[in-house]
Parts: sequence; C-alpha cells; structure tokens
Amino acid sequence: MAGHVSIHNVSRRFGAFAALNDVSLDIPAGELVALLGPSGSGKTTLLRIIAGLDFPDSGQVLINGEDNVARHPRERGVGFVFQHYALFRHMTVAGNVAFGLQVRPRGQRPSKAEIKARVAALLDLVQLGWLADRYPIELSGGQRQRVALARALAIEPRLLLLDEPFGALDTKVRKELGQWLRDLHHGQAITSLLVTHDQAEALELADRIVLMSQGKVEQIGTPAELYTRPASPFVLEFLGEANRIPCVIGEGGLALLAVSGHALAQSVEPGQAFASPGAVLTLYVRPHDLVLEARSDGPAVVRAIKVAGAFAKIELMLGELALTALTPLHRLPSLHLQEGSRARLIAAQGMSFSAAGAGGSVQFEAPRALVMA
Ligand SMILES: Nc1ncnc2c1ncn2[C@@H]1O[C@H](COP(=O)(O)OP(=O)(O)OP(=O)(O)O)[C@@H](O)[C@H]1O
Repeated sequence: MAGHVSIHNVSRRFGAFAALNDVSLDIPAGELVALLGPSGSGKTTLLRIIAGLDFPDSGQVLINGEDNVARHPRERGVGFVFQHYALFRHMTVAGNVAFGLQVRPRGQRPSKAEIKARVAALLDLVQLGWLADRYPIELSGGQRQRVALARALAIEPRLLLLDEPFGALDTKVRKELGQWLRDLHHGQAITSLLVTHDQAEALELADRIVLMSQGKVEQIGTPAELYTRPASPFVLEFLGEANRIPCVIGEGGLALLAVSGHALAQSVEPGQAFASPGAVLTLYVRPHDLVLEARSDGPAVVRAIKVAGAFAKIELMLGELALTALTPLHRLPSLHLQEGSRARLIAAQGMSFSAAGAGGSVQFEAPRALVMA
C-alpha cells in the first residue's frame, strides 16, 4: 500500500541555525511530490527526517498514520536513491538489487528462487536485464541510477525517497530518466518524494511541488498552480524568469506603470497598506507574457535579439529599465523588429500580473488588452 505522509510542525536546528522551521505538510498516498528549493533551504534535512536517518527537535512524521520517529529505518518500508550511486562495487547488478531482500531476518526473507525471480522482474522493469552480471564500474551513470532505483524498489517500499537522483548526469540523460521515473512511479502503488533544485525537473515530473526557502515551506501546489498563482515573489522568481517593473498606485486604487503612467488594473484591493495612493509596487511580468508591437513612436527600444533554440529572446530598454521578451522563433518575422526598432508593450487580456510592495503581494488580471508602455 502506498504511503500517506503527514508532517506536523517539524523543526530541526543545527546549533543556532534553524534548518527546518515549523514545517507541516501532507502528502497523499500515490503522489509523486517534488521538494524544490535553493541550496540550503532544508530539502535534504526534511528527506532524512522522513527516512528516519535524522530526527526532528520537535514535531511529528506520520506514515499511514503511524508515528515514524520511533521506528528503525529498516522497518519503515522506505526505499532510497541518492545522487551518488551508492551501489556496492564488489557486487554484480543482480547482487545489488537482491541485497535488500537477502539481509532480511530469516522469517521474512523470501526463498532463493523468489529472490531470483523478483530481481529478474525488477531488472526488466528498469530495462537492464541484459546487464545483470556486470559490475557497477562497467555501467554508465544513467544505468547505475536505474540499478539504484531497482535496488530501492526490491523491498517493495510504500515510500520512495529520491535525493537529487539524477544530479550527476548530463541534461539529456537526466531528462530521459526523469520521464522514465514518472512512468515507473505511476505504474506502482507507491508514494515518491523527489528532492531537486532544478525547477524544470520539478515542473515536468511532479504531481505536486513543495517549494522551500530558508527552512520553511513557501508554497505547496500543482506545477500549474505554482507557476500561474505564485503565493509570493520568491515563488514567482524561483519558477522561471520575470521582468521587474516599478509600478505606483494612483488615485482610486489603480496600478500605474511607473515608467509610462499607463493604468494596468483597478482590482488592487483598497485598504491594504501597500495599495494606498502613492505606494510603490514591483510588477513581475514573465518574458513570454510581454507582447511587443513595433511602432515608430513606441517608448521601448530593442537592444538585441538572441535566438536560443525554438525561441527568440528580445532585449529591450524602456527608459533606464532593461526588459526581456520571449517569442517563439517562427513568430519573430511577423513582429517586424530588429536591433534599434522602437516598440510599445501590450498586456494581453487575462494576463495575470503579480505585484509586491512593502506590505505584501497582490495578483490581478488585465481586464482587456492594455497598453503598458
Ligand atoms: N549536520 C549538519 N550540521 C550543521 N548544519 C547542517 C547539517 N546538515 C545540514 N545543515 C545545514 O542546514 C541547512 C539545510 O541543509 P540541507 O542539506 O537540508 O539543504 P538542501 O535544501 O538539501 O540544500 P542542497 O540543495 O544544497 O542539498 C544548510 O544551511 C546546511 O548547511
């Protein structure tokens, strides 16, 4: 049965440093969840506590409703895969996969024939049956990680914990293994927790993302929720690039672009400290949301156009402000823009803005297509 993980108010300090600060989290059985965050945000510490390799100073970890803290890691039904292939060098691929079953106490250990059959089935699952008799040193990095995964699955864990499992691999192999892990996860009755600092990996693979910062959970949600409705500027900036544009609140709660004075919305809620007239906000706009229109009297000037794969990156100056717009390469000719061209900026109808000021952050949508500058 897949593991339902419930974490209540977990804190962990190392000396005076709070690596985890009152973290609470609920992971439904069967989900593939990514723990995402910058280096040092506490992802590995949280994973180690769930695994039973470390202990919280306060708080509880429940797996299927049972307090996990008192249990020996081996009894927790948890499989691990780490970044550095911790395979046993002196054992063959098959030997590595069989290990977790062979070390079980006599009463719980399957027969030799059962172990052999299970190892063969697992190696088929990770498509490495043909390498069963090789030693780890004779494998590629990607193959070693797949063996590590087969070894973790051998004990039929209810929970699979993966700490940067593909971190040491090149981008292409990393992507392939990621997709493959996702398919594998969905074919098993298992809950998987994947630690990564790679936002693209988390967005592509996870059912839900837990975004961490400085020992706290910043936001939990599906990849789409985090991307389109970030709870804070930190979330928005962590998940992809964003232009930062200064904005002021005018009379009547209207958000005005500071560099052009154009009104962007009327929905900034009155009564919030940062939304009173004269308050300064920073508006965050993703490069692919900036729509450019070539106009000889436009306020923005194109500084450079750089082609990167299927997209063109257009660098602009709006007065002193440097901005970036992104457009699919095939649309570039229809924009009629070159270096030195002038353009104005349009916000498409329904485009969502995030803005943050001293008193908090706010999200609003463009009620219709708007000229921003
Ligand atoms: N055993 C320890 N003793 C002291 N400090 C520690 C210990 N383990 C972790 N820390 C500190 O706790 C913080 C969180 O570490 P953790 O490894 O959980 O971060 P992370 O989010 O997994 O980072 P990364 O992506 O770099 O692996 C870091 O500042 C780290 O230096």
